[in-house]
Amino acid sequence: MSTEEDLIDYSDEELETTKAPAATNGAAKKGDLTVTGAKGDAKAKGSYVGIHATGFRDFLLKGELLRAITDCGFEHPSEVQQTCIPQALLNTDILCQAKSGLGKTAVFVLTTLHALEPVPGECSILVMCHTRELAYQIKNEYARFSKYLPEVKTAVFYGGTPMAKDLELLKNKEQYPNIIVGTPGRLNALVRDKALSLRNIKHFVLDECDKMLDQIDMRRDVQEIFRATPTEKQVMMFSATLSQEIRPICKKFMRNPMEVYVDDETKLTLHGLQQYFIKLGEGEKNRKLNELLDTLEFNQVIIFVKSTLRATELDKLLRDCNFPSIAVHSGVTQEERIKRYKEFKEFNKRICVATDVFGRGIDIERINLAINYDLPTDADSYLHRVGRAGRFGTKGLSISFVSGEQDENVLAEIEKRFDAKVPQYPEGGVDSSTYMQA
Ligand SMILES: Nc1ncnc2c1ncn2[C@@H]1O[C@H](COP(=O)(O)OP(=O)(O)OP(=O)(O)O)[C@@H](O)[C@H]1O
Repeated sequence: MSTEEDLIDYSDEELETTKAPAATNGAAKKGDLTVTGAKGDAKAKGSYVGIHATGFRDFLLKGELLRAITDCGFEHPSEVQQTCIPQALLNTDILCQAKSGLGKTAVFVLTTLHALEPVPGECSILVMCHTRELAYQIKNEYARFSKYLPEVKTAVFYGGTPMAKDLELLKNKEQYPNIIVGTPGRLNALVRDKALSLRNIKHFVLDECDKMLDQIDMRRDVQEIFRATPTEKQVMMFSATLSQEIRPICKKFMRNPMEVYVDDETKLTLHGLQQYFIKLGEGEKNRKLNELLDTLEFNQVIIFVKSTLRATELDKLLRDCNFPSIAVHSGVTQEERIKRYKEFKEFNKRICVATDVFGRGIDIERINLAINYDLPTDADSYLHRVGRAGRFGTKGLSISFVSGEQDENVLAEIEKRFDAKVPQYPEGGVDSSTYMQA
């Protein structure tokens, strides 16, 4: 058996897999989303298709959660929330694809908090994602929504920090988390060391699941962690991108899941986001970037580069030119990375140069400009990156530098995949009112 097969081959007792119903066969359309499966199949389908929730109240969530939702300024559930929250509350497994920035996080945060009956010293919710900053961000989302549930304890565990701190926290029964968010490497180390017991887990969530299961190392950790959890539990997975190849792998972890896909890939592009490219030579990038930052209006900008070295150098160059820039990549210490993430999130810095560590999931409300200084090597990464601008239906602008044949091929792939035209950036620039919120 190949290593690949070995990694995804669970015994039947452990996992009951289901075949994906064809999108046209028994699938229900809900706006941009195609929904199939779920417990009780046809009946369940009818029930969620028939739900026309207009407010969070219709989900009959705990009063404490509704108060927090109001405090967060959420008025209406987004399409993905309307589709998934009722089923998630029924404890159904969920495999969900929905566009960037439309509120997938709140689906699992709200529904797991609703189900949680915290027992001191027991962890029943486990959420994993692929980067440390995203884990930190999700932990803060739990904090935001559980503010009126003071007995709920949440912790975040990820690598690059002293493990002794995690061990100390886990030894303390008073502080023991009911909810754990983390990255798979550190979590697996804690489980292997028997510092963390997952035998009370009732909800198992993977955010950016395609990324997590695509990389063999990470998938191995996820699987080991999964094996340490009880068979009876709810499994939920989310991403803006779920290729046909990754879907069956995700479903190996699930039992009769409700599947929600954006099957028409053209619908993955964000309506409020204007996308352009600029063709130029490698040596012209710095001058062009300077010019754009000088002339364009923006609230916050994220600039993606392909390596830590390039991030460090570009950040230095921008700061030498007096731009309020910050760099986030794996070449800085973890403590410093989180500090910089906070500085950017809290609007103390307006320009962030980042590698793909910030390419997915990171939610910074004021980013309305995303620049690909280096174009990514695939269309999925592009989609996630530009999705950092124009969150939750707001307006945004993305500009991608295209330098050389490889970039041209990637751009062609992006246009084909999403059936979208990414035009050349206009000579005279773009009217700021078209990408800035009024
Ligand atoms: N119903 C809502 N009303 C208003 N704002 C919302 C609502 N749901 C989510 N948001 C906000 O929208 C933003 C994007 O949400 P979130 O980060 O969950 O998106 P996502 O679908 O996970 O995106 P990505 O695929 O990029 O990770 C967040 O700032 C969140 O607080």
